[in-house]
Amino acid sequence: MIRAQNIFIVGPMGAGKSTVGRQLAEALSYTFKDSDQEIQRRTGVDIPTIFEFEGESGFRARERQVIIDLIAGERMVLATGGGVVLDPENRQDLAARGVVIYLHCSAEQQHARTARDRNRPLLDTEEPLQRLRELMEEREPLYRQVADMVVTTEKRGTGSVVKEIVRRLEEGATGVL
Ligand SMILES: Nc1ncnc2c1ncn2[C@@H]1O[C@H](COP(=O)(O)OP(=O)(O)O)[C@@H](O)[C@H]1O
Ligand SMILES: O=C(O)C1=C[C@@H](OP(=O)(O)O)[C@@H](O)[C@H](O)C1
Ligand SMILES: [Mg+2]
Repeated sequence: MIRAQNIFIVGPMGAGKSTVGRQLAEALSYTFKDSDQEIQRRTGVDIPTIFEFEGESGFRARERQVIIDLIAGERMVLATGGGVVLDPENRQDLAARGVVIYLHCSAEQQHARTARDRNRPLLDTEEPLQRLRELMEEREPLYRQVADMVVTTEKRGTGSVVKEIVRRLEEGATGVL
């Protein structure tokens, strides 16, 4: 029996949270939400513009509010942004309201997948790969702290990642399916 649960996807930029999250929702017939999409919908501007006018702290405040509003849902796959775990209240809420899946991959793989995209202001630097490594060092323990399941997306397609997640949910390790 499928319980009324939520699935929250965390992990670094380029791990594939938004892409895998959408496909996973489709596979489970769950609603799909993406916190960055929701922030952009609410403000009517893109993420770089929010960072430009309100700084990272302004963005984090908006992200926090979106998490508060969205976690009340049911049967939802929520793809979060890579920095969601920085806020202890976000970590607490995600852990309490659903199954948290950490999509993991190397900084090199994150870099390869984000290099052509100008939509991530934290990577708008001379040394994006170095920045990704630093962010991973800071955040990896936080991803692991909240995760019920860790899945690698290193050198594999999204279809294979989604299949593994569905199989592991069905195996009952998390109690979702
Ligand atoms: N497993 C994968 N294999 C190849 N490309 C991927 C994979 N997962 C995501 N991508 C691509 O990498 C980019 C970043 O993916 P995205 O889902 O936006 O990551 P995130 O939301 O974690 O930052 C997108 O262009 C996406 O199509
Ligand atoms: O790692 C981060 O702090 C961020 C990740 C981005 O989302 P993705 O992880 O989906 O790229 C987006 O929320 C914002 O640019 C900040
Ligand atoms: Mg995303």
